[in-house]
Amino acid sequence: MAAVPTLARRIARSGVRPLCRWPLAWGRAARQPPGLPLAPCRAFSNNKILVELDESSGVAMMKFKSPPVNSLSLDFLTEFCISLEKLENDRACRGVIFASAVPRIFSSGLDITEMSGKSMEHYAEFWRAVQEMWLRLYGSNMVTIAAVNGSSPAGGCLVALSCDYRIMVENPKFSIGLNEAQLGIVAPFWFKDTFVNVVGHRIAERSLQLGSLYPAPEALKFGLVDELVPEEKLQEKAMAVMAQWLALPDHARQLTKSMMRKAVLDRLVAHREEDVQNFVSFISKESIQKSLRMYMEMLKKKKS
Ligand SMILES: CC/C=C\C/C=C\CCCC/C=C/C(=O)SCCNC(=O)CCNC(=O)[C@H](O)C(C)(C)COP(=O)(O)OP(=O)(O)OC[C@H]1O[C@@H](n2cnc3c(N)ncnc32)[C@H](O)[C@@H]1OP(=O)(O)O
Repeated sequence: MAAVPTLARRIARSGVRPLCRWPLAWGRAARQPPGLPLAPCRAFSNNKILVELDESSGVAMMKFKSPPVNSLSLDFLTEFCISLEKLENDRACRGVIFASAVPRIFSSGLDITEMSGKSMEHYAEFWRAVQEMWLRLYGSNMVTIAAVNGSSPAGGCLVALSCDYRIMVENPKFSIGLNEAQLGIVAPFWFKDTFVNVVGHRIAERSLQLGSLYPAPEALKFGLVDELVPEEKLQEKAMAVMAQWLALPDHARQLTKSMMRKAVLDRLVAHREEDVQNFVSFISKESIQKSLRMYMEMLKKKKS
């Protein structure tokens, strides 16, 4: 199988549409003192992601808007990488807050339909996109905060784990965790490494083997999320935490972050193609395909 970096081509082909210069997402207008002109703000969107950068604070809001469940499809991952790269290269941006525009769901994780009934070439392209998303997010120089306003299983949890800080809505109906084992699949070593770096080895080992999903209050108890807030306070809290992190000099914070994460990032970079081949051979096994089909059927049945 050829090791073609097709995500790079997809990124080049894909357009990022500029929005208006004075967007209203996240209630900027409401925060602005009356009589003053709005602080400079830039926004852009694509089909699945909305971004608003407030130039005065250096903080961007990235909202996932891929209903019904913000699953991480190939298109979503491509658009995510494009948006993150734009912000990373923008000197006006120092921090990003990630949240969902879909009620009750932060992200349902990797799109299972991308891993089921497709060709080996497709699995390889999809997995490179998943790797790319994680390398960019975990390795970001910006301060990254996950404002987890809904359930966040598996790949959705990975997105949150890859950020510098996690704030979750206190609703016990919202759950988070790496539940891959419940689907009959296995979280790869770099999901595991990211998880271990947040919660420690013992909790990660038990949670991964059991494929545990934790209601928000449980997740707080062992540090899977850093704090809980009522839904209406989430934005305010995320902004306050961001301000705290941005009060430090960028170079000191960035070098420290890189020191803490480098070994884990380097491990995937060094074994990237091998990891793609492992994924493709694992996911294309008939027994694994059968597990995924059964899981999708179970999701559908749960509705009826
Ligand atoms: C040796 C190892 C080597 C290499 C590695 C090998 C393997 C690789 C491992 C890959 C790692 C995988 C990571 C993942 O992220 S897998 C995805 C895990 N996700 C889940 O388990 C979540 C499943 N979804 C849910 O639990 C619920 O949908 C959710 C999110 C709680 C929302 O519930 P609700 O609001 O009731 O909505 P519905 O369940 O009715 O869902 C609506 C609609 O969306 C479809 N859907 C849900 N989740 C996904 C998904 N992840 N991918 C694709 N589609 C999804 C669902 O089926 C419904 O569809 P419908 O057509 O019926 O409307």
